[in-house]
Parts: sequence; C-alpha cells; structure tokens
Amino acid sequence: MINNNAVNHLTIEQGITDFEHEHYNAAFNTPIRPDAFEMDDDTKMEMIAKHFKGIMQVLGMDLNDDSLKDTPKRVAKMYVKEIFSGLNPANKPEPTLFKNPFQYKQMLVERNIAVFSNCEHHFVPIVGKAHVAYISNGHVIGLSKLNRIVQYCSQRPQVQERLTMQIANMLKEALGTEDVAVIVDAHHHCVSSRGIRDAGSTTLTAEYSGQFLVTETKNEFLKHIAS
Ligand SMILES: Nc1nc2c(ncn2[C@@H]2O[C@H](COP(=O)(O)OP(=O)(O)OP(=O)(O)O)[C@@H](O)[C@H]2O)c(=O)[nH]1
Ligand SMILES: [Zn+2]
Repeated sequence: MINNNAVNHLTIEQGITDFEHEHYNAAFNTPIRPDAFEMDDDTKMEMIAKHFKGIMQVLGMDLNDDSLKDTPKRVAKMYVKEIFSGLNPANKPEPTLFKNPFQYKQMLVERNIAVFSNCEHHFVPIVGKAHVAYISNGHVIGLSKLNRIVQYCSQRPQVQERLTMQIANMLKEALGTEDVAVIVDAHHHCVSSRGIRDAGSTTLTAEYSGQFLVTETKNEFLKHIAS
C-alpha cells in the first residue's frame, strides 16, 4: 500500500539508500517519493480517473455527455500507461548490445529522434528532437534502443535540462562509456500556447562527456547534425 505520509522528495543528491540500483539510475534526479512504485497501475489509474473527474466537475463540464463521460478514464490510462510510463523503472528499455567485430571506432550519430515529453510545471507538451552520439568502446548498441532511451526518459514530467542529462546518463550506463553527446531541441507548449504565447522559440540543451569534451570531436558531432 502507498504510504501517504511519505511526501519527502528524493533526489540523487539526497541519496536513495533503500532504492535498488536499477531504480536509482532509471529515475535519475526525477523528484519521486520512496513509495512511488508500491501502488499497482490499475489502482493508480482508478485514483487518477477519480481526481480528474473532480477537476472536470469543478470546471463545470457535464460528465453525462457521451463524449466526456469516459475522459477521466482515458486521461488516467494515458498518464500511467503512456505519457508518464517512463517514471516506472519496470518500463526501462533493455539495451541490446553487440560486439564490435568490424572495429568501428568513429562516432555513431543518431539524428532527429522524436521527443514527446511534458513540462512538469504546467503538464503540457514539450515536442522536439534529440540528436545523440557515442564512440564505441568495444560494443555497439541496437539503433532503435537509442530512440527507446530517448522515449523512456521523455515519458515523465520533465524539464528539458534534466531530460538531456537523463538521456546522457542512460546512454553511458547502457554503453559502458563516457563518450556520449546529447542535444535536445524542443518546443515548449507552456511557452507557446499560454503565458508568454511565443510560438516561434525553441529551447536547445546539450550534454557532452568523455571525448566529446574535446573541441574537435564536439565540432564533428555538431557538423554531422547540421548537415
Ligand atoms: N529551465 C526550464 N524552465 C522551464 C522548462 N519548462 C518550462 N519552464 C519554465 O518554468 C517557469 C515556471 O515559472 P512560474 O513563474 O512559476 O510559472 P508561470 O507563472 O506559469 O510562468 P509563465 O510561463 O511565465 O507564465 C516558466 O518560466 C517556464 O517557461 C524547462 O524545461 N526548463
Ligand atoms: Zn511549462
């Protein structure tokens, strides 16, 4: 059962002593409670549907309307099983690694990976692209796993800076190398559809480590994604 009194946020800086290593890495720095995964998905969906129904009722919507009556359930399913499914380490993708028999030692760049995330401040979409790269230290990763890592980290309430770091950290963990680079270029609906209402701007974040800290290597990566 969920411990409703456990409201303290845990972050990596504070230490997660009773979390398994896997949980710790998967939810790197996402503020989650220690009991976050104790409740099963069905119970979560039931509770979210109830709360969302309350929001709709407060807004004055008629929940007897044929089009609206199932919306609370739809939203609950979407939150738990889809757009926030990356909160749960049970949904972490398994990276398939291959030996590197061809001795490919240059960087591998995967460009234009779709990013669909949600802003944790307003719960509206962040939509954009990620470009990732790594230099093999003896293994190569199945290409689709790069997209899956981006997708998994995106399926959480996010800020773009943390999303970028989480993608980089998962790549390092999966590939066993520090030689990774990540760029995220995204459009925040909280900036375009409300508030300042600037539909033209995008936000660019980057994380470089290992060999990508060397200017020449970084520039090669930037040249590849610009071409
Ligand atoms: N650094 C960062 N800020 C973000 C991100 N997503 C949204 N924000 C910002 O978070 C801030 C929240 O600011 P608040 O002043 O508390 O919220 P608000 O009153 O809704 O702010 P406005 O959007 O300016 O109307 C806003 O400036 C958002 O643009 C992100 O990924 N990274
Ligand atoms: Zn926002």
